Amino acid sequence: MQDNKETTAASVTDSNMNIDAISPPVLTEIFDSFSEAVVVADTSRQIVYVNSATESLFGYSKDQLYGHETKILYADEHDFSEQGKKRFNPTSKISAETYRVAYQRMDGGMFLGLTTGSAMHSSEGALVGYIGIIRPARTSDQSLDTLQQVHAIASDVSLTDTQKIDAVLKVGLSHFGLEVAIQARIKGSEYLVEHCIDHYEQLTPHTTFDFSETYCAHTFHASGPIGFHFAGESEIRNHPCYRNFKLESYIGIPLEVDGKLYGTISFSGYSPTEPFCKDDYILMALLADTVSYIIYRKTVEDKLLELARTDELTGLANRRSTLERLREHAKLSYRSGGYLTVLSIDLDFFKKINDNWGHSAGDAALVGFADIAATLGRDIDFCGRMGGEEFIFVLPNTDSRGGVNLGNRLRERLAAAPIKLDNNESVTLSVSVGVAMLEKGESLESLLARADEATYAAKRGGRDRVCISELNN
Ligand SMILES: Nc1nc2c(ncn2[C@@H]2O[C@H](COP(=O)(O)OP(=O)(O)OP(=O)(O)O)[C@@H](O)[C@H]2O)c(=O)[nH]1
Repeated sequence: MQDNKETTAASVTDSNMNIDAISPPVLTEIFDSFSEAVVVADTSRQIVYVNSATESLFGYSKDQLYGHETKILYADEHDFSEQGKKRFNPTSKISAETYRVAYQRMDGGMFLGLTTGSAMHSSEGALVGYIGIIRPARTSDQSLDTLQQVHAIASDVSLTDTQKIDAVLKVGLSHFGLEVAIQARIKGSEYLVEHCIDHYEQLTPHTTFDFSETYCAHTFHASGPIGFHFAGESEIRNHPCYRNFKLESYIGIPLEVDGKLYGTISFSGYSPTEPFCKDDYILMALLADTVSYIIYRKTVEDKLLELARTDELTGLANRRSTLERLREHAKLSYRSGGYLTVLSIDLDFFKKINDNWGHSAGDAALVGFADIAATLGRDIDFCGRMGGEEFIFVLPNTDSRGGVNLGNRLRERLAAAPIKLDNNESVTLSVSVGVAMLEKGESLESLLARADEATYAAKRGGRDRVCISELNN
């Protein structure tokens, strides 16, 4: 995180500088990375320095401003002369003060600016010039505009959920004129950054923090938005969040998804800002509602997708998803030349279970088989149900010998652990297994057909056994 920057005009006055010492190169070094516009004028109020943020905010280039009176920036000449009487004159005793005034951009557009302005004095106390630090102030019009933007984002069907959340954070960030926006998930003591925008590009999604040391520790259990416009002068100045991150301005709100506390969204900056007002808190509530809804919808979609991929009875991957995953592994294998082995598994005499004890006993046997199969193999291996009492095991980076081993381990486990049926009977399952390893240039259809043929061979050979398929057999 960024070190705290002293942005008050008073700190400039304190540093005993005179107007010669604050030549544009020196000022550029100090102020060019500021996100606020910084304007320095000499004693006759002629501009001698502006930073890059001034160029972006007002639309003028530095050269177009240097040598002009600061009047060029004001929307109303009257304000220019009033400010001259109040603070930008040799007799003014005001050191640094924050006020709102209307400014005008080069293209004629006007905006309300929150300005911290003061006179600058040499170490001998002589007036050497004036400095103004300007950021756009928030207005009701702006809140309305922000709301319209959020609405447009939420209803834009071309955006993914991630793009929508990022866009909402961006809009909020620019509304508050701050530097860091975060949508976080909070689980126990972990604060996980799910989405973020950082003006300084230091923070990235997936970063975690100790929740108790974040600003959101004040927000997560709050009943609504919480704001600190000048943290260093607030009750949180001794909290680890302020010590660790030195963010002066912060506004955050808890996120509830499907009626449960989920995390927070927050906007923060390294400089103090104008006090947050009722409009800001209302806007935060609407931003939170929008983001919560996006997360909720994504969660539901993810669940539906999971359901569409899962076999309802056994909880294993269903046929479609098994084939999809197998196809992915085959692509990797084609590319890397790594092994890929498939086991085609068929339960033996399964019809008898249905015939003897009914369909629900058959179902219980299938579930019992799946529970055993799911515990076999490495993390990367997986078992899917292809239909009925047919399953396949996919073993990436494994040759056919490894496949035979797994098939025999499965047989041993089934033999050693009779499956309890729901009628208090138990049944010992056996399986016929066909093993086939993907050969160079072989299609998936051919691989699966060979595995099936090997299974039939196992059936023909007396069941409860593993047969291996060789391509040229
Ligand atoms: N309970 C239950 N039975 C199923 C399900 N899907 C398929 N079956 C039954 O599984 C049985 C498969 O029978 P067969 O193809 O003759 O195979 P088998 O009895 O295992 O005999 P072999 O494969 O030759 O050892 C049929 O009775 C199907 O109705 C299911 O989801 N639940």
